[in-house]
Amino acid sequence: MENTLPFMGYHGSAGQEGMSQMGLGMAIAASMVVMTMFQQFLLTHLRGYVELFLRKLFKSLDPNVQIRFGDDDNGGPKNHEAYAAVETYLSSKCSDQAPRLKANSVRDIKTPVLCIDVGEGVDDEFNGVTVRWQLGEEKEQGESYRGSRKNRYYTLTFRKSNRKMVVGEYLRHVMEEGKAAAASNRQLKLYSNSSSEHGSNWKYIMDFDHPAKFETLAMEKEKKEDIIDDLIRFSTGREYYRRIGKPWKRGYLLHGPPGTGKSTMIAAIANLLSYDVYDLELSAVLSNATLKRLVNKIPCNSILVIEDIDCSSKITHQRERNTPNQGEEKKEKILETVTLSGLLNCIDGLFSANDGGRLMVFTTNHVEAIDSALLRRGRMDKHIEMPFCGFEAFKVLAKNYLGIEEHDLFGKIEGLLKESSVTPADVAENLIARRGEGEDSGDDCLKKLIEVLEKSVQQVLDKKGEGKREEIESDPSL
Ligand SMILES: Nc1ncnc2c1ncn2[C@@H]1O[C@H](COP(=O)(O)OP(=O)(O)OP(=O)(O)O)[C@@H](O)[C@H]1O
Ligand SMILES: [Mg+2]
Repeated sequence: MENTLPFMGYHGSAGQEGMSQMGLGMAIAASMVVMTMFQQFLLTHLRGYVELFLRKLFKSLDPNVQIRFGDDDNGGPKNHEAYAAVETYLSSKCSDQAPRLKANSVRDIKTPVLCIDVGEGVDDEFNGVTVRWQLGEEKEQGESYRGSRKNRYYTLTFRKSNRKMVVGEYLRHVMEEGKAAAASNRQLKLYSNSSSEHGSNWKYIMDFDHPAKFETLAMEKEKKEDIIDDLIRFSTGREYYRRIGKPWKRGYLLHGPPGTGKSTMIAAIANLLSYDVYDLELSAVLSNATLKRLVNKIPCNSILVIEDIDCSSKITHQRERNTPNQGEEKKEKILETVTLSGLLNCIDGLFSANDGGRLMVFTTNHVEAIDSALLRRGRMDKHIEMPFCGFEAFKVLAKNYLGIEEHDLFGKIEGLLKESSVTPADVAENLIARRGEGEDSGDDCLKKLIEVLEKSVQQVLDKKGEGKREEIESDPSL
């Protein structure tokens, strides 16, 4: 023990010095650790603050504002809608500015959408303000089962001083123009219920590529302009219909003899508004309930067409059903009807949503045979008479078919058209020149037409004469 103590004592004094040195070392080491931690802290936390501060400082000095339009899935379909509208809007701008362009094929769009390449930009001017659009690309965060994906985005850059105008008016203009351009470039489709079982479902029939246009439709100029005006006001009337609290729908009735252009006008309307056509075959529908379901399935921005409404508004279907009766199979006849009231209900309760316009077009050869309940405004808002061919309509056809705007025979034709009852279809048929050997000239076609008109005038006179004779014969006082 004794030995141990001096030994320990000896070692004790030398150990004290060593201990103090050790303490110093430890203190230095600890301070170094603290310093390193502090440095780390500064680097990680403070650097963040410094960076943020600097970014804010630069931002406040930066005279520009940027808005990003991404095509990422996370933003949902609305995000994609805005991105697509921007892309279509820029398609026309970039074709004459960008050195490199990409052509994107988009589903249901007839011609490819041109867009700038990643990293490229395009300038646009609106109300005297210049803005710049740039296309960027970034890797999507995280890996999915499809591997890493790249998301594209457009960045809109503009001066801070123009913020109000750009965020308000300009972006509205971009969205509207982009959507309108996409709509007018859309491949139209024709649907019908006629080929589905019991007419109960809409079926895609074909792409709707009818060439009819209002410019080539034979009709008085003023009347045509009034119809176009009405259609445009309807199709752009979202706010108006919302304001007056009415569903965004409009009914047209086209009436007139066969061959006066009713079906042709429906095609011209579809092309003008870029609406799909839903051709409802009423005679194929077995019940009012089915009719209602069909009508309610029609999407916005489409036309519901019911042709020959006079023939199809009172239809009775008979079908046989097997019903077990005391062990025997007994045939029972069931009468199902699509009634006028069913149709009226459909029209009235129809299209309550305001997400887009729906147009209904009815046609008939016998307007006098249609129930007045169906004719009233609100159901059929605009009645358009498609008459026999007048001189103005003839001039449109002569220009379309023969490329003739003036001719010596026009005067004679004008007089004959006043007295005859020929349809634009009859006139068109006579203006189609025979091709090949012995090809018809414009003169030949007009002469051929004059013969047809003279015959028609004679028929009209004969009919009038017959009428008069019948009148005289049936009048006992004469
Ligand atoms: N107003 C018109 N303008 C231009 N072409 C017309 C006009 N009317 C008729 N036609 C020509 O006549 C053809 C028949 O016309 P359309 O099928 O549109 O007549 P419709 O009134 O629908 O007849 P229906 O009552 O028999 O159904 C068309 O393909 C078109 O070439
Ligand atoms: Mg027709």
